[in-house]
Amino acid sequence: MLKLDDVTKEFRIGAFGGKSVTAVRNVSFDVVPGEVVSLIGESGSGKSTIGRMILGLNPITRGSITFDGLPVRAGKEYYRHIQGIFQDPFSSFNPVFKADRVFSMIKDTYYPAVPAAEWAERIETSLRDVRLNPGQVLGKYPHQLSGGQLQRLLIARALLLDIKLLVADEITSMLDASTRIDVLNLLAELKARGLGVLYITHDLSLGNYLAERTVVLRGGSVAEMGPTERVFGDPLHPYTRELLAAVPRLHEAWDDAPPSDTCFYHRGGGTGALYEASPGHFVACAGLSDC
Ligand SMILES: Nc1ncnc2c1ncn2[C@@H]1O[C@H](COP(=O)(O)OP(=O)(O)OP(=O)(O)O)[C@@H](O)[C@H]1O
Repeated sequence: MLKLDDVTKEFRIGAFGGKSVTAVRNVSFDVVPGEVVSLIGESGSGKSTIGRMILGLNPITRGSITFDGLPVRAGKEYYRHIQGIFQDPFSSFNPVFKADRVFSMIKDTYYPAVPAAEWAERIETSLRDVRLNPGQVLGKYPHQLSGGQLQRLLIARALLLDIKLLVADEITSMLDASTRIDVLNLLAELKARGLGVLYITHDLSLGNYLAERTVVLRGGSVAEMGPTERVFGDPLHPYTRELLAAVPRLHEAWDDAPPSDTCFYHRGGGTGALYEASPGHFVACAGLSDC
């Protein structure tokens, strides 16, 4: 369904764009229907940039991203199948419009011919699917709704489309613990119905809760990826081990001082090539002193 192939993103920076920063480097992974893949890494590791490239919000510098075999193409038909939801639900709503406006915009853009009564029924179904009571949310302004209700509204809006992939970027980080679990359980239900989810988070425990597969990013490159139980249960890259051992320190920079063990996974002159340690479980050269 979604496939990233050797994707690199460079941003031009500096007064005249004369310098560049590589935010994402040679990243490849896929997401299949009915699967949650979590993209984990500390702040600045390139997670959101990957999400934005998938959503067509940032152009790709090199490599390719395809969805059902076709390249990313920002536009109406693409967004019928792929939707993004972000950390701050309040920023996704215009404060002067009532919440139901998000649904009327979907109708105007995608379903202008659907009769009003049928549309109202579809909205009701999608709200009930995300466990929202239509009477309690429609007709309200964003500031009259909680962050959890707004995130659910955005998911309900996505469900009105023929959505196949949800890019969820830190969607629970502004929610309290119980609402967070509710939203995660909702994603798990959607997954069971065949939706693919790219779950972007810096929180390892949340990724572990949901995802079949985990991709660990470090400095824009994949450090390790594979089935979640193997990445969490048998982490191979020192960075993954560091993350798992230091969950409360996730936002601190990783200590680049090489550990004393040797880099077993060095391949191809430290080019970032991944070594398949066991079926589906990949690990990068750790960049240790003997590489
Ligand atoms: N528009 C931009 N112009 C220049 N550099 C950028 C731009 N967007 C992101 N970057 C840089 O790219 C790198 C990756 O940023 P990104 O936002 O993808 O990280 P992240 O892992 O999502 O971080 P966080 O968890 O803090 O959101 C960072 O070094 C960031 O400063």
